[in-house]
Amino acid sequence: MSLTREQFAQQIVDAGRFLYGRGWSPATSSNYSTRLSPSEALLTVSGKHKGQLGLDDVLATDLSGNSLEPGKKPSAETLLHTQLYSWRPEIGAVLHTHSVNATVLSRLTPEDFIEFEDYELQKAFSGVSTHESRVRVPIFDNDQDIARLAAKVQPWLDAHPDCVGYLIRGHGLYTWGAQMNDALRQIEAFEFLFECELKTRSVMNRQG
Ligand SMILES: CSCCC(=O)C(=O)COP(=O)(O)O
Ligand SMILES: [Zn+2]
Repeated sequence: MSLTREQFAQQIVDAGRFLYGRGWSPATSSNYSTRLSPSEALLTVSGKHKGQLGLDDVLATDLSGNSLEPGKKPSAETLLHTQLYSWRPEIGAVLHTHSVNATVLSRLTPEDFIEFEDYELQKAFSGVSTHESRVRVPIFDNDQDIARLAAKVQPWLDAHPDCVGYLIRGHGLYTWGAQMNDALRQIEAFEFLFECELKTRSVMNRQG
């Protein structure tokens, strides 16, 4: 049974409180969405403090990123959400966060990806059933032109149907799930793994 619009909005409000509380969505950064129907998404309004969202701080868009609610300003990154709903019909929620670790790790990595291997927590990602796997997370250079950025993300998604998330360098993380709880679980897994990677690199650098 599908949720009502108000219940979806409440999921977004609750996600904001949780992610702000963990320090992963400081100030007005980040944006969140849920799928409302096969052809519509419910997204955060642009510029809102994500720890203080109200039920009215969301708006419906079509999957081309067009607002269906004149008078409300859609997130600047709407297209990065709607492209994911268009890419995979089973995606029901998308979360974008701005944690310190995602920002630092993406800036420290000269390659255009990071890879997790041999971590038990990889199994928190949808479709991953063993630590004996490699989870590759692409890093796209930041771009204020979101349509141009989305056009760079799309070929990666098309070539990697098992992708569980991506980083934008110096900016943040995008991940998703069948439902809001799945997307939240993936955010937690990513944040754990980002911290492990940074700590490992720090120790290895000190060892020379
Ligand atoms: C202050 S963060 C800059 C914009 C951004 O990256 C973000 O995630 C929030 O943008 P929105 O338009 O969704 O508020
Ligand atoms: Zn952002």
